[in-house]
Amino acid sequence: MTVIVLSGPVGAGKSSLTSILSKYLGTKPFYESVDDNPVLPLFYKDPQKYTYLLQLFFLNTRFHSIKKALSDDNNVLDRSIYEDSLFFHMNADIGRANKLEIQTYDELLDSMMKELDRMPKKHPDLLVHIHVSYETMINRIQKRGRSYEQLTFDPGLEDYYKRMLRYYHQWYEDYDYSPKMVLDGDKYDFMASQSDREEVLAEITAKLKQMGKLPKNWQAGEIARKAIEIGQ
Ligand SMILES: Nc1ncnc2c1ncn2[C@@H]1O[C@H](COP(=O)(O)OP(=O)(O)OP(=O)(O)O)[C@@H](O)[C@H]1O
Repeated sequence: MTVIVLSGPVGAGKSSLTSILSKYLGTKPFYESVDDNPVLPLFYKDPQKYTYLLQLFFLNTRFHSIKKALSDDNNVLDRSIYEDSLFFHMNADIGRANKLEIQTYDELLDSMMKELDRMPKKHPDLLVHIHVSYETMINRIQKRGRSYEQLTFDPGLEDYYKRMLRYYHQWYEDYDYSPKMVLDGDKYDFMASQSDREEVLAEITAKLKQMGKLPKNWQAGEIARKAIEIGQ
C-alpha cells in the first residue's frame, strides 16, 4: 500500500499528474480545493490582510487530508501539509505576518506534525516533486486562467512567483519525511504529450519498484495503459 504526495510551485501540474498517476496505479486521488476556496481570491486582492487566515485555512484542510490519506494508505495527494510552512514563511518574510502570528503558526504546525507521528503510518512513501522554470510556471498559470493568479491582476506577482521558485529549491533539498524524486516539468508536458506522460509514469513506477512500494497486484497492463490515454 502506497501514499504518494506531489509537490511543486503554483501551476507545476500537480493536480493533473495526481489524476493521471492515481488512475494508472488504481489508487485514490486527493485534491486540495482551490476553485471553491473562499479565502484565496481575498488573499490575492489583499495579501497583507488575508495571509494568516488563508494559511490557517490551508493548514486545517491539509491536516485532515494527510490524516485520511495516511489511514486509507493507498492514494496520491496533489499537495501535502509538508509544503504549507514554505508558503507561510515566504509570506511572513515579505512582511505579511507579525511575530505573534509566526510563533502561533509554527507551534500549531509543530503540534500537528507530532499528531501525525502517532499515526500507524507516519509519513508518505514517496514525494514526487515537479520542478518548473519561471517561464513554464507563467505559461501554465496563463493557460489555466484563474484571474487572481495572473500578472495582469497584480504585477507584484512576478516577484512573488520568482521568490516561490527559490524557496522551493531549498525546500526540496531539506525535505526528509520520505524518499523523494524530482521530475523535470519543463521537459515533460504530461498533459499534451502521450509519450511524455508515459516517460513520467515510467520514472515514478521505476522508483516505486526499486523501493518495493508498487501497490499490491499492480501490473502495467492494459487497464493501466488505457487509464492514461490522453482524452480518457
Ligand atoms: N499554503 C498554501 N498552500 C498551497 N497553496 C497556497 C498556499 N498559500 C497560498 N496558496 C495559493 O493557492 C493556490 C493553489 O496553488 P497550487 O499550486 O496548490 O495549485 P495549482 O496552482 O492548481 O497547482 P498545479 O497546477 O500544480 O496543480 C495558488 O494560487 C497558491 O499561490
